[in-house]
Amino acid sequence: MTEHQNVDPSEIAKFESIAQRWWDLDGEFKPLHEINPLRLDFINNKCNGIFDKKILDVGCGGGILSESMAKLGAQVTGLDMGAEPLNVAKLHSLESGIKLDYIQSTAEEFALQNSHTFDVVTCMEMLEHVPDPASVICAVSKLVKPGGKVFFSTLNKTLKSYLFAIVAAEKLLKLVPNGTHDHKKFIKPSVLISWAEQNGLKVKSSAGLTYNPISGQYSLNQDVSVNYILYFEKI
Ligand SMILES: C[S@@+](CC[C@H](N)C(=O)[O-])C[C@H]1O[C@@H](n2cnc3c(N)ncnc32)[C@H](O)[C@@H]1O
Repeated sequence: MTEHQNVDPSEIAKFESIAQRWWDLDGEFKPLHEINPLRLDFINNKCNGIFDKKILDVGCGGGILSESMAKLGAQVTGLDMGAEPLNVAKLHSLESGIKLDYIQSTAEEFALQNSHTFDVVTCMEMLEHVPDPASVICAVSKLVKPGGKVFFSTLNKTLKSYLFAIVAAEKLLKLVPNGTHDHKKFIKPSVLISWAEQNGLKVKSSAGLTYNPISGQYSLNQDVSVNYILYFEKI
């Protein structure tokens, strides 16, 4: 890893250390498994179906979203900087018999050779783990074709997101490991939109992903105060 890369080695190490449990439905990645059908539906609807679309999944981890998109017939490439999450993703796709490619790279490096290549780029729950999220957004904008679609999801910087995503999810309910998130790295939708628009991405719609601690269920709605998805089109 060279110094100028937009990578936080301690973040990569955090995901490497628990990668073996990526597909354990009751493990540390349970929230990602539970939100996956909701975000997959959102992406599929906004794209009028993803069958045969060329999709890049930036920060794909163990492949929960990547594999589910490939299952719907998309031609998916997953990118991550963690070797272990990628090994787990590759093994899981072999077990499932689903064909997709996994590559160890940053979005910035990959954009040097693959500009305007993808119909759709997804980047979910990753921006809050990099030193310079605006640089990832700039690279994503280079990777998508003109007229193509881009989806980012991350955590909003609000008092409620501190209480839900850190105090409740990490400390009280232990839904994710302690230290998974740093509130300073959460991003307001207005800030993400302004970075995206500076890079030729026009915002089309948003959705909130909320957790109900009583029912233990996630839902997709208009409440973007904790976790949200933004959908853009490349001008
Ligand atoms: C919370 S996981 C999200 C996984 C997946 N996107 C999902 O939502 O199911 C964040 C992932 O981002 C990866 N990551 C962190 N920094 C990265 C970087 N600079 N380039 C590529 N991947 C990165 C980590 O290795 C980890 O797998």
